[in-house]
Amino acid sequence: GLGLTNRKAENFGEWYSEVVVNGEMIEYYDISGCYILRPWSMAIWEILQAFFDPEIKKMKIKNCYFPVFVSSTVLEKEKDHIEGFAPEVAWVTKSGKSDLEIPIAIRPTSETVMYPYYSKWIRGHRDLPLKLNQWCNVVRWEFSNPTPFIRSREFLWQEGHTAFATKEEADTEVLEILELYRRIYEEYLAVPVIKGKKSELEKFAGGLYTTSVEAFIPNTGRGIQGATSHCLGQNFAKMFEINYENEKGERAMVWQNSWAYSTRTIGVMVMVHGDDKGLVMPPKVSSVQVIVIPVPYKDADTQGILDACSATVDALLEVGIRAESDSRDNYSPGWKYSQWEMKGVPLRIEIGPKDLANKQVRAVRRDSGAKIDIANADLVEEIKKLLDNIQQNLFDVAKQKRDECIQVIHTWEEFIEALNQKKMILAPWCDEKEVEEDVKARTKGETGAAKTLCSPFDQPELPEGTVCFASGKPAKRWSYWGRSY
Ligand SMILES: O=C1CCCN[C@@H]1CCCn1cnc2cc(F)c(F)cc2c1=O
Ligand SMILES: [Mg+2]
Repeated sequence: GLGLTNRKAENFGEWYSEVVVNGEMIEYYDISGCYILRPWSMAIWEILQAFFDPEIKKMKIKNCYFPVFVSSTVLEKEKDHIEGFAPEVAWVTKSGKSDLEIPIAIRPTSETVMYPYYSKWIRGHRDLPLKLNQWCNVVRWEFSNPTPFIRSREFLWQEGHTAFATKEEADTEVLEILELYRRIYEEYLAVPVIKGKKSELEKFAGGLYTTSVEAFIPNTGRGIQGATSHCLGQNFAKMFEINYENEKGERAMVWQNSWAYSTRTIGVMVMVHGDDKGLVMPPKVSSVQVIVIPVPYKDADTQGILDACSATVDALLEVGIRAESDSRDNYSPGWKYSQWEMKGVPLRIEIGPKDLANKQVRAVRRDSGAKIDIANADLVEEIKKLLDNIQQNLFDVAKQKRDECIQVIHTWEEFIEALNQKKMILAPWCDEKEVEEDVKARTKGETGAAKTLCSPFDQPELPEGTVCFASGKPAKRWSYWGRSY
């Protein structure tokens, strides 16, 4: 029968796997760590892309497409760049029965694919800024527990790769892109995130600095990196000789950024909003926003009810609301209610004989379960308001829950206590790499070590004399800490 066998609060991992499958987002695949994205989740990816792509086009960023294959000579051009990542690289070693001369890697990210051509294309200052993006898949043969959307061996993302004449231009773009990522989470997925800077230990080692939007999953007490925007400095320009003749005729290296969000966004949304009846879809990203269900009663005017359903759908489609009717005659209304609740459709409209007679419909909210009778004359306006209200309510509830998980601490004892209470910890920190390494070592356990999530741009007051919770040295900044995905 329908319904979940796992409860979100009891066994989160199993609940999550069940919800993404029963909600028809994911089908498990016969290769571990790989998943089928079914239309219900692919539609979310397309809606996010339909927001993000025009926004980067406004920033004069152009889409392109580079090959998925990277020769080993190119990939391993810079030992230190990928040494830590080598185990994750997937290789093509044969074609048919014969071995390939040179093994070919499948891109885990595209710096080494793209930058030799940046070096070729960027000659003079008029070639700058060069701003490209690609929508593609990447492969990383991860070994830690694979999780649909959150950690898979292949995923979809966009990767932006830009090159500028000055650091100022690069710094500005890093934050413009980060704001788009915040909007993806907060305005579309209704998930609150924190903007901040990654620590030296957690940043992209090949870059100069990393910024990110950090989400938090209250049920597991784990932070999760939502998206990332790096300033690469001139590190890759040096590695790949991406330089140009500047306006003074001197040889100068470019300043670069790279930034990405991926299908991980969908998993975060499911984890934050889902409940024990299944998915809960924010209206803005739901491919069906309103499902209209006929509730025939014995010999009552069934055709009249079906006509009212299609009229209701048409009126909503007319104003751009994504509505469908479920007039299948082989399922009961009750069965349909639970199916569409499992898929998380934000609003259900029921039309029975009484509704028909009263020229009204009954709307039921997925987020609160509230039932609202709406006169046909007010249908479009009321449904628009309800959808906006559901979108806002999902964000407000998620933000309130996330804020309840935030714990400000000052001492090691308080830190450990908060960690055990699955909190997102805000602590004064000396910002020394060795100290972060020490905290990781001291908190290692079966549920994973604590690490910095980010140092928020929005810094609370740091009174003179405040000391680091872990080292006792003078604190330099506030940082969020926690276990993470
Ligand atoms: O995170 C981004 C934004 C989009 C472009 N790339 C950057 C940095 C990616 C960091 N990274 C992340 N994972 C990797 C996995 C690998 F197998 C590998 F060879 C390299 C990498 C790797 O460089
Ligand atoms: Mg990784």
